[in-house]
Amino acid sequence: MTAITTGKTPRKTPHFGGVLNNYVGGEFVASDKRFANINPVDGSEINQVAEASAEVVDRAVEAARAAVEGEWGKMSVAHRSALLHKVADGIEARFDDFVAAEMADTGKSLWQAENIDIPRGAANFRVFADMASSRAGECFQTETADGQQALNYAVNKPLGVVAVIAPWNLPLLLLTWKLAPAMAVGNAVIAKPSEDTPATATLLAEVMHEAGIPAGAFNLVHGFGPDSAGEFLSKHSGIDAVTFTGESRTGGAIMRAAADNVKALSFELGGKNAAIIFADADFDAAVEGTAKSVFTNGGQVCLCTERVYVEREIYPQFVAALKQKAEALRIDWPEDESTDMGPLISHEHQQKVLSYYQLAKDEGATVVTGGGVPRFGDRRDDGAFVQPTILIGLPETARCIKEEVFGPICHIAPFDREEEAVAMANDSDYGLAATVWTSNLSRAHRIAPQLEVGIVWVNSWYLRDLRTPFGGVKLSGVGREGGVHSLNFYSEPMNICIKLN
Ligand SMILES: NC(=O)c1ccc[n+]([C@@H]2O[C@H](COP(=O)([O-])OP(=O)(O)OC[C@H]3O[C@@H](n4cnc5c(N)ncnc54)[C@H](O)[C@@H]3O)[C@@H](O)[C@H]2O)c1
Ligand SMILES: O=C/C=C/C=C(\O)C(=O)O
Repeated sequence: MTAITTGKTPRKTPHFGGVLNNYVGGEFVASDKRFANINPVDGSEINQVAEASAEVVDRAVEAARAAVEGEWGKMSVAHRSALLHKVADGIEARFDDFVAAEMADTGKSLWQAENIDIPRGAANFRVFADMASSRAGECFQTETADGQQALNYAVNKPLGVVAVIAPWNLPLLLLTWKLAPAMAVGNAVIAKPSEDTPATATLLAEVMHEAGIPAGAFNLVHGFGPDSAGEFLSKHSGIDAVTFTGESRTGGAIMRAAADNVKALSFELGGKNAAIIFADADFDAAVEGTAKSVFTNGGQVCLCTERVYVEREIYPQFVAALKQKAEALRIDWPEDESTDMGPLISHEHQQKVLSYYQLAKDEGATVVTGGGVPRFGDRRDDGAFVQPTILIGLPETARCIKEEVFGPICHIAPFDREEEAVAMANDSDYGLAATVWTSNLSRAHRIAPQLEVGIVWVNSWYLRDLRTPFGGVKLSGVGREGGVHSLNFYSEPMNICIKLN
C-alpha cells in the first residue's frame, strides 16, 4: 500500500500504482491489455486495470457454471448464508481500504463513503443472507375433480450463472445490491464493475477469497461496455440472467445483446426525478431535503431530483433558500471531513454536464446560481469539478427538463394546483422516484399513488429499507429488486404437484 496524496490528508489506497486484476475461478488473472484508473480530483492515474478479453470472460462463465454444479450449488442455505456474513465481516474489517479506494475512484466525500457507500456494501450481504435463510415457501392444497386432494408446493432453484453489470456512481453499494441476493439464493455470479470504478470490486474479490467463497461462485471481470466485458457477458450463451444498473440507452443495448439467448433481465435505469413542494410543508425541512436530493454525490444518484415544482405562494422564498444551500456547499478535497461535494466521476462526464449548463442558457434559462466550473488555484483545476447549479424560467418542453443530466443541477418551476403539479411531474419519459413535501397527510396519500414512478418519498429522500420493492417504470427500468423481489428474480420457482389419495 502506498499513500495517495490527492488532498491535505493522504489516505492509503490499496493497489496504488499497481494493477487491478480479474478474479476467475478463485484466482487473480492478469491481462496484457490494460487501461488506466483515473482519480477525478486531479486527473492523476491511481493504478492500471487488467481488461478481460473474451477468453477470460469465457473462463469466468465456465468457472461459474462449475460452481453452480459443484460445491456452491450443493451447499446448504445456512452454510451459504454464514459465508455471506463472513464477506460482510471482511468488508468491515477492511473498511478504511474500501473507503479510500471508493474515494480515489470517484472523488466522493469521505462522509458519504464512510456513512453510505461502504456500510451499505456490508449491509447488502447481511440482509440478503438473512432473507434467503428465512425465506417463506408457497403451498396450496387443491381439491381435485374426483373429490380427492392434491398438494402443490414450489421449490426455488437458482437461475444458474448471473452477470451483474454495475455503474460508477455508488460502485460497491450498487454492485453488492445485486451480487448479494444472487449469491444468497445459490447463483454463481460474474461481476462487471464500471471501467471508471474498478477498485472496490477488486477489494471485494480479495474479501470473497479470504472468506472462503468456493472457487467460481464469485468472479470479477474488468472492462468496458461495447466490444468488451459488458457486451461479452450480455450476449454470452452460458449466462442465464443479466442484472444491470446504468443508463437507459445501455439497458436497450444489453436487451438486444441478450435477446438471442432469451436471458432473464432486471434493469435499474436512469431518472429525471421530480420533487413537489406544497406551501403547507415544513419549509426548512423541504429546503434541506431538496438540497440533499439534488446535490448528494454531485447529483450522481439515479434517485436525485432534477425537477423541482413549488407551490406559487412560497416559490420566491424557496428559490432563495435553495440558492443559499447550494452556495453554502463545500466543494473541496474528498478527504476533508467537512467536504460536501467532490468532483464528478470523469472529465468526460464533466463535459456532458457542462454541455447541459450551456444548453440551459441557450434554451433561455435564468441561472440562479452556478453554471460553471469552480477554480481552486491548485491541481484540482485539472479535475472534473462543476458548480452546483439552479435554474429557473425554462418551459416544461425544454431538453434540460426532459433529459437526465446526472449532475448537481435542478430546475425550479412554480405550480398553482395539486393536479397541475402531478401532471408536470408525470410528464416525463422516465419514472424512477419522486419526493412530495407536505404536512397534509390526506394530500400525501392522495397524490403519491398518482405519480408514475417506482418509489415515492414523502417528507424525506433516499430513506431506504432493503425489504421494499425498488425499481422504475417507463425508461427507468424493468422489474423490481429489493427484499423478496430480489430473491424471486434470482431464482426459478418450480411447482411440484402431488396427488393425494
Ligand atoms: N435506477 C437505478 O437504480 C440506477 C442506479 C444508478 C445509476 N443509474 C443510472 O446509471 C447511469 C450512470 O451510470 P453509468 O454512466 O455507469 O451507466 P452506463 O450505462 O454507461 O454504464 C453502466 C455499466 O454498463 C456497462 N456498459 C456500457 N455499455 C454497455 C454495453 N453496450 N453492454 C454491456 N455493458 C455495457 C458499463 O461498462 C458499466 O459497467 C445514469 O443514467 C443513472 O441514472 C440508475
Ligand atoms: O443511483 C442509484 C441509486 C440506487 C440505489 C439503490 O439501488 C439502493 O439504495 O439500493
